[in-house]
Amino acid sequence: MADIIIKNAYILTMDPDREDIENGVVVIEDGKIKEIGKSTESKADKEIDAGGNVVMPGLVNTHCHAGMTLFRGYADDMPLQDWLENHIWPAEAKVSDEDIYIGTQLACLEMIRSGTTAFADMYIHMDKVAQAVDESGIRAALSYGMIDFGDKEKADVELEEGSRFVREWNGKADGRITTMYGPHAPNTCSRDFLIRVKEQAVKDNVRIHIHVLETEAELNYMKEQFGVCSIHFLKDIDFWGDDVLAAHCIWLSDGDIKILAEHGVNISHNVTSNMKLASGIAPVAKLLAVGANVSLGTDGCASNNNLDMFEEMKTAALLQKVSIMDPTVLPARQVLEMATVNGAKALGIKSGMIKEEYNADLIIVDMNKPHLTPAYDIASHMVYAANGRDVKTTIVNGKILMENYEVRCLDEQSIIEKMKKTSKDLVSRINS
Ligand SMILES: C[C@H]1O[C@@H](n2cnc3c(O)ncnc32)[C@H](O)[C@@H]1O
Ligand SMILES: [Zn+2]
Repeated sequence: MADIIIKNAYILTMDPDREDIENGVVVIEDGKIKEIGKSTESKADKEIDAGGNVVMPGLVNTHCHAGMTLFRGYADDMPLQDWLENHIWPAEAKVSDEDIYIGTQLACLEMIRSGTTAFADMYIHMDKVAQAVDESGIRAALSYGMIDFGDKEKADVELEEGSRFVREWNGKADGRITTMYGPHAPNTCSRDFLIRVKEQAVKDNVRIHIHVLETEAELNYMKEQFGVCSIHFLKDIDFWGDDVLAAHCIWLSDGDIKILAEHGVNISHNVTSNMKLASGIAPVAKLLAVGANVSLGTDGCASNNNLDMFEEMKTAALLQKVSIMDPTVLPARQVLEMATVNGAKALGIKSGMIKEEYNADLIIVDMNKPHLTPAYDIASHMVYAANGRDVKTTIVNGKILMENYEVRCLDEQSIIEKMKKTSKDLVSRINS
């Protein structure tokens, strides 16, 4: 007996070896996709009639700071350095475990509602992040954000905390939680620290999540300090590999692009955050053209200001087209691949496709909407016309987290009320 059968579905498989299936079925058992096709002999405890709607892999958000829902709209309209150093970091110094817990609960709720089934996170108070992820039912690759600023003692403390978190949480929540090391960036972490992080990550057999070349200021700083840009700097210490997830990657030369592709580095393109902080335009079309694995991420809610991966897909496509004045780059199918297949590859999880033996991480998108009518090309609609509020049902690891717009795993109203109260308390703490 299977657990769930979804019938009457338009299956957007995202599997390069399998075309979309109209009027198809998906059979789910033990957290995995057991069968897909036109029909099935299987029986299940639960049947979902998709009513002709789209069933597709859940979206994978490859760069987030989930707890930063706390700071949604808190410090807008300023450049990265001012934003981080004068607003975000002083505020983060005042947050408690409980603040991060509620912030992450709200992020999980927002992601489940808008069709994200897995995300990569780098933040602080990570035990509370992991607890919220565990309870919500979503999948995540979590890392503690480490910064040493060249201070040897701080480096020891940060690496110890990063390692403790990696060991304690890897594989928890029925395997939904994996862990990574999270050195913040090449201009906030020392050379020696980055070397130690890489060695430890290899030893622990986990991945690394880092910000790279987000600003021109970072590029200039690295050239002044080390005579090379961040990409060459990290190449020289043997940091690069397919175990690395590099966020932003905006200020790249053609040579840098080659290095990232040759080393199989996973890149997270964070288009909305890059636009809002006016950090720059990442050379995504060039990266894809040389075979780099480029995925999509929202970044935190203080620089986006939401976690809607549908918005991220559309914005990524449009910005790239206009920035190089070529409407043929980043066509809809490729953007969908970035948000699903490439994202899953970046996190090292067997998700991102509707395919036998893959994780049952999938969503149903409600097509019975004015802005999705008529529907000539489903992939086009998912990128250019749909938004997160069109997601009707979200399933992760074979468990239904939202059905017919009703979130089951989290108490939505209580989380919203708690965040309203928390944000007021937090502002008075920050100002005191
Ligand atoms: C983990 C730390 O990273 C900080 N952060 C959040 N967004 C960004 C960004 O776009 N660039 C660099 N650092 C960022 C976050 O506030 C944590 O302190
Ligand atoms: Zn970030």
